Amino acid sequence: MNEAHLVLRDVHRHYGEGDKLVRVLEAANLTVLSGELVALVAPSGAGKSTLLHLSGLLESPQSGEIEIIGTKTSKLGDRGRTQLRRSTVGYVYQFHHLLPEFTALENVSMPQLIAGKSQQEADIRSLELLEILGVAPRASHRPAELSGGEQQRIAIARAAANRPRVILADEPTGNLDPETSDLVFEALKTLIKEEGAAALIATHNHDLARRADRIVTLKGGLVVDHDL
Ligand SMILES: Nc1ncnc2c1ncn2[C@@H]1O[C@H](COP(=O)(O)OP(=O)(O)OP(=O)(O)O)[C@@H](O)[C@H]1O
Repeated sequence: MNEAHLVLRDVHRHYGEGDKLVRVLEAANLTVLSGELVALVAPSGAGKSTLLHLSGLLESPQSGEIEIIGTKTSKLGDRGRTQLRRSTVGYVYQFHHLLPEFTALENVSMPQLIAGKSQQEADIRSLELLEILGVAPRASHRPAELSGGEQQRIAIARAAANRPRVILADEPTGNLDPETSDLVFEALKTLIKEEGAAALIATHNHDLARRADRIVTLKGGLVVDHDL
């Protein structure tokens, strides 16, 4: 049975107060299972980034519980949250943020070396990921020598390097043309299935969202299932 890797329970998040109060999430509930890819599609300003930041423990809710691989995070202090985030969450952004002076392989190995792996172990894992994502022939290229779709697949490999159980992506194909977006999304999907991570992907691209296992949206501060 697939386990719930990411669970949000009655999560409430607002910003500001008084006449500047912005209610973003009110009793938001969401469960993402191991090996499941959930697309989050909602209008600009609806709270997609907020939901991702909360899920990635970069922000805290005012109330409610966020559980990552069974660990309740509401009682954790800053250190506990940081530790849990580093060991369980991988983040993919719209811009790849790869280090320009390092090769694709080195970019993917770097977070593993920081986590204490040997160079050899890290490089084996990096090559495995580049293979899954279809960019192994680009291992020794620097980011400037890669296409946009290749750069983004390397960024996905880097996010997955330390085997996170939860992968969060904010518009990961936002900068790519439709054909390349398809390629990158499919590569991400293959990775999620192979590694059994749980993925929550915010996207404006309806065609891509339809390829996810499930689509959710934000309405009145709630997470609701969505058919496109
Ligand atoms: N730090 C903050 N302080 C005050 N308001 C905030 C803050 N962060 C977000 N907001 C507000 O919360 C709402 C949700 O923002 P969020 O960035 O989550 O939306 P989004 O759906 O990701 O939008 P987009 O698609 O445009 O990126 C917006 O109205 C935004 O102005």
